[in-house]
Formats: sequence, structure tokens, C-alpha cells
Amino acid sequence: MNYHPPCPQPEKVMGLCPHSDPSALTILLQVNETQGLQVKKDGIWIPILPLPNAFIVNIGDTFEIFSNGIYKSIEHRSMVSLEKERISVATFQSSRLDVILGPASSLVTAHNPPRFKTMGATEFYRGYLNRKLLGKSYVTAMRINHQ
Ligand SMILES: O=C(O)CCC(=O)C(=O)O
Ligand SMILES: [Fe+2]
Repeated sequence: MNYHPPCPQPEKVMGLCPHSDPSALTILLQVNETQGLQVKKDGIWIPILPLPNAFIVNIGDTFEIFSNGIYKSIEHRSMVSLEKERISVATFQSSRLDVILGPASSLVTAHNPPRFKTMGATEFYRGYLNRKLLGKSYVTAMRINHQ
């Protein structure tokens, strides 16, 4: 759960720095009608207006890796508001910790090699939590560059 009280100088702080979620899917509820979530599309931050009784479903890094890059995790951030508090509830749908994460074997062929490293889920999450929230830097570091 995220709680951000009203802030007298909202332009000087951020609710949550730009990041992508490491999990597979995030189901997010913007609890009150305070706008704050933004997603990055084509390099531009787009506000996601809260809709009453609606969930937002975001793709996370695990989905990007598992789909071998077919689905991209979404970079997002949250802003604070001058007058209103903001509350959101995020539920992260993830793999178990005792599995190996990597591109699905059915998507990997000689012509379509794995685009991401394969590693244990525990190691994957530990690596994420040991870093700063810095855009999509973690999933980018998982990439395998084929020449
Ligand atoms: O507060 C929000 O709308 C986003 C929360 C979020 O990105 C997260 O908890 O990972
Ligand atoms: Fe997030």
C-alpha cells in the first residue's frame, strides 16, 4: 500500500521514483480520486486518471523476460499532490521463489534466441531489491545482446 500525504511543494518530491515492477503482473487500485500515477510511453510521461471501481493492470519485468521481450514491462512513477492525500494498493502477481526465471522455451528458437538471462527467482528478486529504483535498468541489465 502506498500513502502520500498532501505536500506543500509537490514539484520538489516524487511519490515513487521511475521504475518497472519486477513481478509478472501488477493489479493496482488508485483508492481515492487523487491523480498521481504516470506511465512512460515513447519517452513521455502520461498521467493515468483514476477511474472509479477500476483496476489498472501493469506488465512487470518477469512478464517481459518470460515472453522473451514480446510484452514490455511498463516504466511508471507516482507524483504527490498539493491538496489531497493519495492512496494506492498494488498487488504483485509473481512466480514462486523456488523456480527458474527466463524466456519461455517455446518462444526460443535458432532464429529467435533468448533475449534475457535465466536465473533463480530468489536471485532475481534479491538483485532487484539491492538496487535503486532506476527506470527499467534492472530488466535492461538482464538483456543478452546478440550481435
Ligand atoms: O501508487 C501508484 O499508483 C503506483 C505504485 C507502484 O508503482 C508500486 O507500488 O510499485
Ligand atoms: Fe510500481
